[in-house]
Amino acid sequence: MGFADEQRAATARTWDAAVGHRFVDELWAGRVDDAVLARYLAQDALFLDRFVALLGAAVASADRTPPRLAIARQLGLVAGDEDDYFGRALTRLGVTAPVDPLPPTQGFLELMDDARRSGSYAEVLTVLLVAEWLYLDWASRPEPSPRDWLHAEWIDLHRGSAFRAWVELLRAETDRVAAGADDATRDRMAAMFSRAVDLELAFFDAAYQDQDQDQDQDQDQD
Ligand SMILES: Cc1ncc(CO)c(N)n1
Repeated sequence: MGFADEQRAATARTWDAAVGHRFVDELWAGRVDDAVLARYLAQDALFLDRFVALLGAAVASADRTPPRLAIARQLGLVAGDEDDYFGRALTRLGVTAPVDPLPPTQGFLELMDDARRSGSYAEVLTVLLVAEWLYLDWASRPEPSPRDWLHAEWIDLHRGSAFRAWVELLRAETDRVAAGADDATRDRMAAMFSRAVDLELAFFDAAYQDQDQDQDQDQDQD
């Protein structure tokens, strides 16, 4: 078993909870509440900005030309097609102003900053791998697509043969780099992997935590 599969197995409980999350069920069924999707996508827009920076760090730190070019091509898709989806989705959902990061988003921004600033291809790859592989996993259900483009396109951005090949490249690169790394680097990679999986689950949970509710209740008591 390679490093990636080992880490995936070690985090299976949390990984599977994220992949089987209520948000994913509702998205596939086309029944996710607009307020939930708006909260999720507004947070993910913050995630996306730092994710593009992290992809840039991977382009810069890759030790071989073929993966550097593959990562650069994917960076173009995220900054292109995916950003286009965000523009249309947030407009339709009425999210006009940027939001403050909720705790799981803040955690992700810090994790991505840590990986990027380390300048270590091994650490950068590990965070990219979890983000993309876990999304491929939930987006590859053998179910009919939801009818609304708002739901269907968010699934389609994370499945299909090209996206699968991209995740395969990240996995092969992570395994290759881990195999050649010293113990301390491998330990840091393992810690980042599990931190990222925890954050993915918390990120879905946060979409259901209505931030205004506590405030409303306080006001009701006045
Ligand atoms: C939180 C989160 N994780 C992963 C992805 C896909 O890389 C995403 N768009 N958002």
